[in-house]
Amino acid sequence: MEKNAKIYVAGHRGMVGSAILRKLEAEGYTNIITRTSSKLNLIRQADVEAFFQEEKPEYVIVAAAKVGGIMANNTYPADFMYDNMMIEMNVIKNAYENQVKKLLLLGSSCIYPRMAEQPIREDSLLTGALEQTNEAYALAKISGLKYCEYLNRQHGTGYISAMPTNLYGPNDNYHPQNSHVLPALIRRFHEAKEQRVPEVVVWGTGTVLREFLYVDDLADACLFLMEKYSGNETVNIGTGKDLSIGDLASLVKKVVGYEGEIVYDATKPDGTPRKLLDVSKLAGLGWSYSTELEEGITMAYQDFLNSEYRAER
Ligand SMILES: NC(=O)C1=CN([C@@H]2O[C@H](COP(=O)(O)OP(=O)(O)OC[C@H]3O[C@@H](n4cnc5c(N)ncnc54)[C@H](OP(=O)(O)O)[C@@H]3O)[C@@H](O)[C@H]2O)C=CC1
Ligand SMILES: C[C@H]1O[C@H](OP(=O)(O)OP(=O)(O)OC[C@H]2O[C@@H](n3cnc4c(=O)[nH]c(N)nc43)[C@H](O)[C@@H]2O)[C@@H](O)[C@@H](O)C1=O
Repeated sequence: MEKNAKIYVAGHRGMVGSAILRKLEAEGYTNIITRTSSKLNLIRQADVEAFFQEEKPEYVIVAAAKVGGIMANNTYPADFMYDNMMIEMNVIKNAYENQVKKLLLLGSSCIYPRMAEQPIREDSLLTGALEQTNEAYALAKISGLKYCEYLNRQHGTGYISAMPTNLYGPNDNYHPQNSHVLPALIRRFHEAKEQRVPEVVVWGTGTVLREFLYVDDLADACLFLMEKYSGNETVNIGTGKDLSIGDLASLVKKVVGYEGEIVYDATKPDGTPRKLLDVSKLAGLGWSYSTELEEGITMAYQDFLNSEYRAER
């Protein structure tokens, strides 16, 4: 991408989109276009058509999506499927119709089968049943990545997709129920410390395993892929390391400086037992992460303290 190329970052106010924007600006890109959802609701087909015809971006990064943690995905599956399917189809279709040179669609590691062999390789896609708590979201994301692949096949476009592991960092969503585990625990441990609460509840059994990537590393990987990758198969983005939710809770407790007890609420869903990405494809292209988990959580906690609660968005 030339430094003055017109780049549309969809979802630029979100955690991922804002990190991509920071990275593009830091790298000297000067012609970035953005729209908030209130200005341009990407679910509305006619509005998306008009936007692309007017702006004619050359490159598109799709970080707009309806996003949430295990509880939000499990509670609002119809919304997760509809919003994400519509956003993806509208943006990708109009990118093609308006000769966008390259597009990157962000998906998620939850697209892979629940019981995929670990670490999860890209070619395990569609080889088994999905995790029930996020099936709707996963089906929408799979449709988006397949649509990119079909456009490439049918029309010779160069549209790619990336599947990040669980992300965290500045500008995260700290909603107590709808967020992901890391921001939820940062907030819960912080509030328990402030209010001198003796126990903090962690959902599920604490035994399931997850992998976490700091969002600025993800943004770096996205730009790397825009420059270096073309191909139909998706690309995993992660660290290649995971830990149990119990160990994660202990780490957040330490960073926040909470001194009480951790208790588990096994009535809450655990979700998939393990979701460790095989990142050898991306490593083979020459990229690896740089932020270790404790360092990343420390920076994320600082962001939380600076921003106070960005509760519901
Ligand atoms: N967070 C995570 O752990 C992970 C995220 N990802 C992927 O990264 C991408 C971004 O996630 P993340 O940044 O965390 O999510 P956020 O919820 O932080 O941001 C999503 C952004 O999407 C925009 N958006 C939502 N609905 C619409 C709409 N109808 N029209 C226009 N814009 C809309 C919002 O814009 P506005 O602010 O203007 O309303 C919002 O800023 C997603 O595709 C997600 O699947 C992948 C793996 C893990
Ligand atoms: C990124 C990814 O995010 C979701 O999948 P998930 O990996 O299950 O993400 P999660 O962060 O919500 O939970 C991880 C684990 O942590 C446990 N857990 C403990 N205590 C809290 C807690 O307080 N909040 C949350 N959310 N989880 C908690 C929780 O029970 C689970 O075992 C998908 O919807 C999926 O669509 C997706 O893409």
